[in-house]
Amino acid sequence: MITMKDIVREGHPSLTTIADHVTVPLDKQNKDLLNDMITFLKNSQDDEIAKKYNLRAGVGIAAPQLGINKRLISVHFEDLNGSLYSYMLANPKIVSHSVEKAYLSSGEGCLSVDRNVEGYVPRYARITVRATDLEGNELKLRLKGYAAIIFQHEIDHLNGIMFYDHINKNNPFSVPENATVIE
Ligand SMILES: OCN(O)CCCc1ccccc1
Ligand code: NI
Repeated sequence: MITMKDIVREGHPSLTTIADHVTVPLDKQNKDLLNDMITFLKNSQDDEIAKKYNLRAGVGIAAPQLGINKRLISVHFEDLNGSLYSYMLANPKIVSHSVEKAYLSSGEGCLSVDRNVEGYVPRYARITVRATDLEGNELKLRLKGYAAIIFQHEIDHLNGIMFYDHINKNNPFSVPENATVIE
C-alpha cells in the first residue's frame, strides 16, 4: 500500500519534470499503479486508516508524486454538492477551458509540500478534459468549480508545475479581475 514515505517532496526532480505519455490500453503494471493510487486516496480519507498509517488526506494524486514520471492521475473526492468524482486516468489533457478564472478561498496545499504556502491559486473556472480510463476508453469530462480546481492541480503535476507557481509573487492574495471564488 502507498504511504507517505512513498510520496516525494519538494526538491525531487519528478515534481518539476514533464511526465511521459503512457501506452494505452494500459498494461497490468500501470493499471495496478492507478489502483494503488486511488486506494491511497480512499485510505487517506478514512479516519481510522489515516490515523493508523499516518496518512495526510488527499483528494488526488499524480504518479510524479511517487517519483514515477508517467502521465497517470487518480482523483477521489465529493464536490461541495456531494457529487462523487472517482477517476483513474491515463494521459489526461485539458482540451479547452474558460477565459474566466476561479480559485479556492482557502488556497491550496500539496502532499509533496510539507509547509503552508499562503495565497490564492488562480485557475480556469471551467475545463474540458480528455483522458483514457483503466479499460482503455476515451473519456471527455466537462468540469467546473471544485472539481475543475482539483483536476488542474493534478494535471499540473504531470507538467512539473506546483500550485504555488500560480500564486502572485508580489501580492499572494491578489486575483484576476472577475475571478470566481470557490468557498
Ligand atoms: O497532487 C495532489 N495533492 O498534492 C493533494 C492535494 C490536492 C489538492 C489540494 C488543494 C486543491 C486542489 C488539489
Ligand atoms: Ni499536489
